[in-house]
Amino acid sequence: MKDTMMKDSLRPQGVTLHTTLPAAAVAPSDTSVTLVPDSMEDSFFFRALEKQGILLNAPQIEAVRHGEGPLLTLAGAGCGKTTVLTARTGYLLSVRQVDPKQILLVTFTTKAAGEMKSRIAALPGVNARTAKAIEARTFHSFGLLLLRRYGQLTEDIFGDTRAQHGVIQRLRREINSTSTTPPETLLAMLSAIKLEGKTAEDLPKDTPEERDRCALLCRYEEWKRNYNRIDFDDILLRTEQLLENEGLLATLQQRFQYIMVDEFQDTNRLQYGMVDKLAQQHRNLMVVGDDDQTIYSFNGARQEYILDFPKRYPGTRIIALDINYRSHPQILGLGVKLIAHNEARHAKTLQAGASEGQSPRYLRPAHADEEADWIVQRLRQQQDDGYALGDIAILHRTVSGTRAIAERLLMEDIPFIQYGEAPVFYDHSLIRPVMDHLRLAVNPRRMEALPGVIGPLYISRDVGMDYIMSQEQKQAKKYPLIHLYHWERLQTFQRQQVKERIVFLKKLRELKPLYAIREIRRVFYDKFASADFSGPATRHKDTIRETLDELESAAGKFATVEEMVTFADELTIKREQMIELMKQADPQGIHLMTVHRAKGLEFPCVYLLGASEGILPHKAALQDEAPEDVKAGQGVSGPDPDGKLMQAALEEERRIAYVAVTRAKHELYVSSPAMHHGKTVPPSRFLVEAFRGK
Ligand SMILES: Nc1ncnc2c1ncn2[C@@H]1O[C@H](COP(=O)(O)OP(=O)(O)OP(=O)(O)O)[C@@H](O)[C@H]1O
Repeated sequence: MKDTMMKDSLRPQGVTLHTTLPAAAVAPSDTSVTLVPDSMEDSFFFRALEKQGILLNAPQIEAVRHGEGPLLTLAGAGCGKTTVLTARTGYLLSVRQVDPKQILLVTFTTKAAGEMKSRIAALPGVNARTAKAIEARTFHSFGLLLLRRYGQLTEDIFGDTRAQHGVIQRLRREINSTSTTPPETLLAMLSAIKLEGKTAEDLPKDTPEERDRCALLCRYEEWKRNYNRIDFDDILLRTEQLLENEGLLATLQQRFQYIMVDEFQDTNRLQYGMVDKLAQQHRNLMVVGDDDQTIYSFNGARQEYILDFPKRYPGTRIIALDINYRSHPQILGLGVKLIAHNEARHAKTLQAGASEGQSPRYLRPAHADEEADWIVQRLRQQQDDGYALGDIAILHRTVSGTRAIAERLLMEDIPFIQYGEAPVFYDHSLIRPVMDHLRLAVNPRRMEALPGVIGPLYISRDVGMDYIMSQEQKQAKKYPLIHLYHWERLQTFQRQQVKERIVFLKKLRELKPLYAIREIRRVFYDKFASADFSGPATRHKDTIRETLDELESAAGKFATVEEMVTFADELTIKREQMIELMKQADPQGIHLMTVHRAKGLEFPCVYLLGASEGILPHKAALQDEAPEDVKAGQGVSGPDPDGKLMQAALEEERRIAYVAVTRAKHELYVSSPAMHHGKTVPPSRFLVEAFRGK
């Protein structure tokens, strides 16, 4: 591997050399060891925790000891919210002798709910059976549990976004809808109105376009009913209705005497409503959260719920946790200074529990490929130094941001675990149809690539493939696609398209890959995905465009289409081999994930990729006008009033950056590529601002 000359530095580009490095103050170190003497009745619990290395500080102890009544635990990143929540559960069980069946713990992801359970099981005085008796669930899974146990749930869950979009498009044709609103905007509108407690029929109907949208979404809701499907919003709505049964509600209130909610800053109206109802009588509701970590507002999360909790629950005890035990003062300092630039937040002064450590390092690679080269080189050194790969996370803002790094990791045989999307960029669902065109251009008989070309012809993939394969049995063709031309089921225009497609595939082969991709985008890809599209933006369109732009960036390094296809195929094989190897030998892998997925997690070493303007903050937050689906999700139509949505979008991006840097314990590398999709981009404003102070 070539030795990259790029050097990391102590300040991002644009910050002068004499600027002081951000660093948080180091906290005093009073802990349960001195705060809870042996003479106290509950000291046995704290002694046992201490043996496990959990030395709680004064406000943490206060929260753990909290008995009855509402409690709001507000805390900064890494200040022990989850630790306190699990320790309080342990305290209720072993000191207050509460029946585990009376405890309900709610959080946002299945992973977090599982982790909470295992952390509780490891606490003093808690055995596996007790831990199992506690309900620790996500809101949706708790809703489903209630619906299955006390309601009538016969439907299947319909949660796949692509499938939802497909149904919307089909229904649009079916009812001859003239609405041009993209599916993602329609679904965001539907979700927003349902979260308000209304239905599709309540959507505005003042203009022909609005009436059309309303008709389409009502038809969509009807389709779900007819096909026995419910989506995630429906689960919460149905639970809300179920809880209107006063007898049942009283039973559940009696059953769940202690309710605790983690990541409370991310609750939406229905989720909040669920726990609020259950806690109405006893008011034993403990919520923990950090308003600086609200990064799911597109799902209806509202910071106001955490900010206004004491108004809803008068007499709320408020405990602030302000000592961060996760990160070194230098890493925490960056997070603290960065987030201070947000307006909509509770001001906090976080201190570091850990002593001095290494300052974050900043990189300014020319582009994502150089960024990946540098990181891989550094990873090699870390491996030599005995670093476990499982202790390292590579975080990125968007899914397309992993293309270069995943490629390098695969080429260098460095094991990694990728969360969410297809492991190889070229196999990504949005990219696949383009790659399949290239594959067929190189080898027209690549049968597995044919479906990717059939879909955009408006022919059912499965039926089309069955037809081609049956005809191939009779007579194999150099271009198997040609069979469709002779298929009597197709209309004349479709047959014509088949012919044109074959001519097109032949032409592609002769082009440089970059131009071949541009041609595919120009000619075939949905018009909103092309680079020059200028209609209303939505996040979904942005993602498609961004992903295809990334493919163009990747294509620049290949001389021929064949070379690019061979490389992509090689990566797929390598990834399969790596997954197989990891299954057999169980070697630890680096965690490669979006910042959203890293929420609530921590790693000794974090690499944050793409900390440049347009990536983080994402360019969707830098436009003059908020994307259509974001507006719809916030229940806003027409122009963004006073640019408030854009301001809110930018603050959410800053929170994403804050969540990213505060995942790191000991080492943090922040990289700001200078070029992104052919444009020069400065380092993220969030970094530069952090050095300026506020
Ligand atoms: N009193 C303490 N003494 C030592 N370590 C602690 C203490 N409290 C928490 N920790 C450790 O600090 C780290 C962060 O704690 P935890 O994950 O509970 O924080 P959090 O507030 O939920 O974080 P975030 O919201 O950023 O995900 C963990 O490694 C935890 O074990």
